[in-house]
Amino acid sequence: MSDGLTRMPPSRMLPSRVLGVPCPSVSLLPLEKSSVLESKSETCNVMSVKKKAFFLTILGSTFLIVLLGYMGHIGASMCFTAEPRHTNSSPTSSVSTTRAVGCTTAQGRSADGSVIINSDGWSEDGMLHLKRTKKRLPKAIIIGVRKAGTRALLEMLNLHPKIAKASSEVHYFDIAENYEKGIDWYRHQMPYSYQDQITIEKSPAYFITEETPQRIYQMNNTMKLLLIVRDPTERAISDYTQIYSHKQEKNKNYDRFEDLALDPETKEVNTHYKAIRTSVYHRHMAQWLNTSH
Ligand SMILES: Nc1ncnc2c1ncn2[C@@H]1O[C@H](COP(=O)(O)OS(=O)(=O)O)[C@@H](OP(=O)(O)O)[C@H]1O
Repeated sequence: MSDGLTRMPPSRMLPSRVLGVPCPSVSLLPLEKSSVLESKSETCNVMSVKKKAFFLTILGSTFLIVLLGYMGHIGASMCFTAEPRHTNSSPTSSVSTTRAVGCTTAQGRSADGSVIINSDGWSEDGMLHLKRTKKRLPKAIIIGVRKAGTRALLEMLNLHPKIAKASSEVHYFDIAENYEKGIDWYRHQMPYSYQDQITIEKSPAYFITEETPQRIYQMNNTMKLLLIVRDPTERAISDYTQIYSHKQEKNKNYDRFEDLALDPETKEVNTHYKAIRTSVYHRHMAQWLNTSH
C-alpha cells in the first residue's frame, strides 16, 4: 500500500537542498525503496529541521543586528542637540527637516572655517542640524550692560525667524583664554543658521572690558553692536543682589551693599567697586567710540 510519500514527486518528497544547502544522503535514494526512503526521509527531515533552525537563527541574528544598528543610529541622533527653532524659521524648512539627520565624528570644515554639511544633510562635526545650515560668525552682538535686561533683549530678538542666537554667553572677546583659542573656536560656539539669518550672541561683560572694542573691530568693522542700559543705581543694586545670592548659596558671607558702594572714609561713591564701576556708562562708552580711530 502506498503511503503518500511514494506518490509525491521526488522534488517535494525529498528536497535535495534545504535552504540552499545540499542534502546528499537523500537526493541519491531510489524512489521504490519506501521503507528506506521513510527512514532516510526522517533523517533528512531531522537534518533539515536542524539546518532550518540554524539558518533561521542566522537570519534572526542578522535581522536583530540590523534592527539594533538602526535603533543605535536613532539613539545617536537623539543624543545630539537639534535646533528645532530653525524648523519654523525658514520657508524651506519643511523639506529640510525630513533630511536633517545624521552624525559623524569627523571635523569637516570649508576653506573659510565653516562647518561642512554634505549632500545628505549629515553634519561633519557630530552635530544634528538642518541641511543648508552652518555655523556662522555673528553679525550682531549684545555687548551689555549686565543686569540691564540683556537676556530679555536677546530672547525677544530671537523670536524673529531671521535671528539665530548663541545659546549661552560666549565671552570670546573679554576672556583672554577664550580669545586665544581663535576665530574658529568662536564660530564653533555659534548656532547653525541659514545664510539669510543673522547670528547674534550676547556677552554683557564686553561693554566694560577694555580690549573688547578693538578686538571686535578687528574681526568685523561692520559688526552691529547692541547696548541696553538701565538706571545705573538700580543696575548696580541688581548686580550686587545677584552676587550676594550666589554667595548665600555657598554659605559665604558678603558685605552689605552700602559698605561696598561707598568709600568707608570719604563716604563718596566708590567707583572702584565693580557694580558701581559698571554703571558709569560714559567711561566705557568712550572706549567704544574711540575704537575705530
Ligand atoms: N523687560 C524688562 N524690563 C525691565 N527689566 C527687565 C526686563 N527684563 C529683564 N529685566 C531685568 O533685567 C535684569 C536682568 O538683566 P540681564 O538679563 O541683563 O542680566 S545678566 O546680565 O544677563 O545677568 C533683572 O533685574 P533684577 O530683577 O533687578 O535682577 C530683570 O528683572
